[in-house]
Amino acid sequence: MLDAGVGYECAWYCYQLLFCNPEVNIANLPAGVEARGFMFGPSIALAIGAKFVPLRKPRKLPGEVIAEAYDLEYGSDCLEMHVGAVQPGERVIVIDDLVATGGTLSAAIRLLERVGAQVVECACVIGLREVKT
Ligand SMILES: O=P(O)(O)OC[C@H]1O[C@H](OP(=O)(O)OP(=O)(O)O)[C@H](O)[C@@H]1O
Ligand SMILES: Nc1ncnc2[nH]cnc12
Repeated sequence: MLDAGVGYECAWYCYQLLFCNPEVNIANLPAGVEARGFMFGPSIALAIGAKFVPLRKPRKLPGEVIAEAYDLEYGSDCLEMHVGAVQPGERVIVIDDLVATGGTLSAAIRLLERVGAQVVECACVIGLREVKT
């Protein structure tokens, strides 16, 4: 998705789609999945006056991290989050561009719940119904 670039109208549509999700209103912390979750998450953070938590691919974050491995359609990967990025009880919305098997989102949820966060919603622009899980 978005590999060929994205126009203003498309970007605005995606933002509305994510931001008009009523669950955004009960979340106080957006967490975005690298890489394309970073295109949407920071806008939502700005809009609700929150910090943005990046969930990154391995060996990208400079500080101490916790990690969760997961399987995809075409291999396996791992997400990392800085220790202390999220406090217990914070209400998190996880943001990514696309859900296929759901492996990435599941790993993101596990990571956040390990530090006591409450994941209240996941928001993605595209769901691939044809992908077998
Ligand atoms: O539902 P799933 O089967 O887990 O797949 C969805 C994930 O796959 C894509 O990222 P990808 O892992 O290809 O990494 P990229 O950000 O480097 O493109 C996409 O941006 C999601 O994060
Ligand atoms: N089937 C798929 N098509 C495009 N992007 C993807 N990311 C993960 N699975 C994908």
